[in-house]
Amino acid sequence: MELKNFSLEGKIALVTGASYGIGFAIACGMAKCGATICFNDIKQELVDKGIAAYKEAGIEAHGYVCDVTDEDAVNALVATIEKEVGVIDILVNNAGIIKRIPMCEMTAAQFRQVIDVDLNAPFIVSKAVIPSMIKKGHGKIINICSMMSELGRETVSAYAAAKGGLKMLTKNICSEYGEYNIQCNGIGPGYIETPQTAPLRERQPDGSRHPFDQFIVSKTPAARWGTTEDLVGPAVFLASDASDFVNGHILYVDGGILAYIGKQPQ
Ligand SMILES: NC(=O)C1=CN([C@@H]2O[C@H](COP(=O)(O)OP(=O)(O)OC[C@H]3O[C@@H](n4cnc5c(N)ncnc54)[C@H](O)[C@@H]3O)[C@@H](O)[C@H]2O)C=CC1
Ligand SMILES: O=C(O)C(=O)C[C@H](O)C(=O)CO
Repeated sequence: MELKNFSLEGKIALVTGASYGIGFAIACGMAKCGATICFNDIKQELVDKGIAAYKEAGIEAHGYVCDVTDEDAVNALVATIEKEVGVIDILVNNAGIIKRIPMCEMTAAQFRQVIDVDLNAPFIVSKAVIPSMIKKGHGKIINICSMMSELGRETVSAYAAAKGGLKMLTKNICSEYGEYNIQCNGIGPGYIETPQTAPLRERQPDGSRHPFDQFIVSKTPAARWGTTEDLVGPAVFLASDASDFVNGHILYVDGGILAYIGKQPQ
């Protein structure tokens, strides 16, 4: 028996919203395993910063400005990548936003904006890459889900609705396109240190830790926040031939939060 390989040599990956944060770390990990990296972000300034950061890491990434909620722009992006770089083998739907607003104070427009970036966009980008994956005979789609694909909490109704929906979109892409050798899986990161979660870790005026920061550490059996590096191995696995029979699965990389009932009061 031959061990299926974790190498991404010869593969072309598109990671959305990957100038920094989780997307950047995943893209760097994939590049180290041999993949050619394409990424997009919403502004030229971010793309330029991203290209410089990849360069510093020794990676020649192809960066593009594209808003993932704009279907015409996404279709043009995928056509450009196919022409300039080649057919995309691996798509990581990473771009995302959060709005922390109590539900009854949130406007419908704010709710829609979150759904648009976190749920509609993965549909739009996946739809744009799947036809060429079918022609090529294989493809990997990784959707960056969340703890909020399973759990709710105060103030994140739109985000939880979107990430719960993304979990089901993942299972549905697997159901519709598995027969074409396309695997669509999700990664559900726990609480990870990135700009998105920075407000939850801000020091208090007296220098003490943010109560949410302490709450997360107490809820996580690993007793720490995750780092973007924690997500790299799982992403490489789901992008590689080693996961060819893994489909429609959400891999939670959460230090054990979902397994844990929480510390009993002392
Ligand atoms: N940080 C965390 O604890 C967790 C994050 N996630 C998810 O992981 C993904 C990445 O998160 P982070 O790196 O923490 O976020 P971040 O806020 O640090 O980075 C998000 C990236 O997406 C880009 N982006 C936002 N809207 C876009 C649009 N319309 N078009 C193109 N690019 C756009 C941003 O410019 C940025 O580069 C998101 O989907 C997030 O919901 C999931 C679970 C935990
Ligand atoms: O609860 C919040 O506030 C968050 O920022 C949620 C995290 O980004 C997340 O997705 C945890 O999985």
